[in-house]
Amino acid sequence: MLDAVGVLLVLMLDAALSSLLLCSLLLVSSPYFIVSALWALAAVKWACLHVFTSFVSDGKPPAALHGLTALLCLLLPVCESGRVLTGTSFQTYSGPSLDLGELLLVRPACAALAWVLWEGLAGWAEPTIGEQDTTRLLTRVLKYFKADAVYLMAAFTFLILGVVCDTYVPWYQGKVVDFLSSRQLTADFGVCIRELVLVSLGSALFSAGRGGLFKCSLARLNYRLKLLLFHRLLQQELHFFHLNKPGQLSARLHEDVDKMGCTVALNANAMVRSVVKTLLMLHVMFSLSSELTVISCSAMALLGALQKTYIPLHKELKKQTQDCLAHNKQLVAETVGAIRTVRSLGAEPEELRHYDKALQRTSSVRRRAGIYSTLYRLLHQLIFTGMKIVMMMKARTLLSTNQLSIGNLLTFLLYLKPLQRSITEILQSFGNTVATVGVISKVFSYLDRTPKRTKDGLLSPEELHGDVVLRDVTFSYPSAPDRPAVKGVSMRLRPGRLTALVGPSGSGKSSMTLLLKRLYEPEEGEVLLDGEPLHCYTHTFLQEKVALVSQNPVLFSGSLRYNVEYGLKDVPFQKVREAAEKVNAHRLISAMESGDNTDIGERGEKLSEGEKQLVAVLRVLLRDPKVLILDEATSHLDLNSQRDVLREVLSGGRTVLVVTHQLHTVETADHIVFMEGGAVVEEGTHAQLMERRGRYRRLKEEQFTEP
Ligand SMILES: Nc1ncnc2c1ncn2[C@@H]1O[C@H](COP(=O)(O)OP(=O)(O)OP(=O)(O)O)[C@@H](O)[C@H]1O
Repeated sequence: MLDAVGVLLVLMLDAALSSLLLCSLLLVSSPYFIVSALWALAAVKWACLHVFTSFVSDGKPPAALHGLTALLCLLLPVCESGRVLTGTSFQTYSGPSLDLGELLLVRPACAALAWVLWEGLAGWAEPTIGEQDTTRLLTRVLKYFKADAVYLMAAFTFLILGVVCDTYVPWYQGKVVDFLSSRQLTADFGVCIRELVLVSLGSALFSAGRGGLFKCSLARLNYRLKLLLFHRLLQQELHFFHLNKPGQLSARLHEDVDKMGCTVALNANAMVRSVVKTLLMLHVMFSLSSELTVISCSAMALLGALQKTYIPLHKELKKQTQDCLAHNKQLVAETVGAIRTVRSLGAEPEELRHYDKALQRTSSVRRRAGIYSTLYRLLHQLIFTGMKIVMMMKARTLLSTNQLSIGNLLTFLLYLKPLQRSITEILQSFGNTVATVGVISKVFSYLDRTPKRTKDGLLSPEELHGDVVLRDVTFSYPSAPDRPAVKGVSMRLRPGRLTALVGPSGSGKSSMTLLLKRLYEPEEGEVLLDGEPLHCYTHTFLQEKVALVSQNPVLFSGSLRYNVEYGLKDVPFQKVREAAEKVNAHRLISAMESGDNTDIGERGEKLSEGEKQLVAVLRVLLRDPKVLILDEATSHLDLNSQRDVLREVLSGGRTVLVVTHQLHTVETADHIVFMEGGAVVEEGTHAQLMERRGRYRRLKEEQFTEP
């Protein structure tokens, strides 16, 4: 209600102010003064209307009233400036025209232009917080291009030159047509042809140069950013990797970094090119015919508005389609991958139902996308055809009054399609840039992330005994902060001795091994190595001297030897063979000796579980660690191999901790630590614990497997 009354009041006030101000124009005679006065009067009028709208709406005028006041104020100066700038009626210009055609055709077009101008100005004047963020992020992306500044400068120079040449091709083509239609092939015709060839060549050369340079700098940026991001990711604490799934991180590293580079190298490139080209084309078109330009501009504004509405809708539906397709793919992969389970549980009809539902969702999204696309094309075509009809009618008048030549009309028509393409490109590149802001901020959030772990120290002693002490260690996983996995544990691992860590599932044994390897850090208490906290040692030293082998070791695709020597440089094969002989890995030795470079498959799928464990043990033994932790690392080996491995790992006075459920290992251990509920409940030798008749003895039957 307030809006309707407000609009009415504003219109009445505008009419009063306009008549008053226009009367004062009668005192001015020069065209320049008239136009300047129109702009000045528009400013005065805008101030009055602004105060008035604020007054009638209690200081909070609705956005629609802002638009209306802007339109009312800018309409006349924009329209009259256009008339004066075209120069056709400059000499005779004596102020605003009352011509009916102009009032019905030109004024509405100028109204649309004035509104667009106001929206642009208002948007510039008051950037929102989101826009400030966008600007900051985009500026930061630009900083990453610093190393390629020369390439980029050259690329942008080529871009401008290419656009200028490109814009003038139709201009010269029109001139050639004019020469041909006049049938007077004078020397000027030759000059004109030469210039046409020159601009065409320039356009081709500069465009090719621009494309190459942008692609080159984009490739360099991608390389730098990916390396930097991967480096940052590798530094993060383990919890970060629990929170962010591998697929997510990989997508960030590859797709998102690519998109980020494209923002500058492709979107900015397209944006600058299209803006320059649009301005140049408008300039040329205006000089050919101001009337036809105004008609095409109004149609373009309508097409722009249509596209602005359709593009986000189209993108959203495209994203939904892609999500649906990815989901369908995953569904099929999961079902086929687990076909044994699906068949044995008779779940085929259930899986078929799931897939049917997923397919229906996909086709519904596609149907909607199809309807919107058809509607968009229809409206687009209608606007374009309407514009052509109005233009042709106007062109007939202009041709009959000799205000326009055939060549100029042809040139004008040649500019129409590129103009429309340029405007579409501006909207698209703007939309793409805004769409990538989310992606960019995510990439930056990873680049800026400081790992939540104590900084590595500088200790790297020549000699290490391997005396490990845990003092009142408490630890909970960041994802379950209220449920400590290890509670106030104190124990000592002595050099040359085998300590067995036993207990029921979920008692905190593996968590202890992760703390000893410093993959996590205790919340309370400390882990000391030769009297110094683990974080005081350098990262490399600690990784060399303290080794962990888990029950399901991770192997990489590649040859057997590659996996055994993983992370080591130039290991003599003799050393590998000796280590393998000691742990009875004869099959592995012969495979490596025969130069068998066959891939062991993804995650070593072509090896048996026992062979995988042997590779993992060998890999660690080659590093000759001082402290060795085996977390059920030999559970898949036969008894003899298990004994061989234990004998070998204990040689050389190593400190060894084994997490095990095997009775024979427990019986040979020098010391046994029995854990339950994250705490140490009993400790001693096997004989001592059996004598005590405590939890260990009671649970022995359930806990340990006989050989
Ligand atoms: N990544 C994790 N996030 C949250 N909680 C975890 C995580 N890993 C383990 N836990 C929890 O910590 C507790 C101790 O787990 P841990 O793996 O150390 O037990 P475990 O004694 O090694 O068991 P098992 O013998 O079955 O390997 C369990 O309650 C487990 O649910």
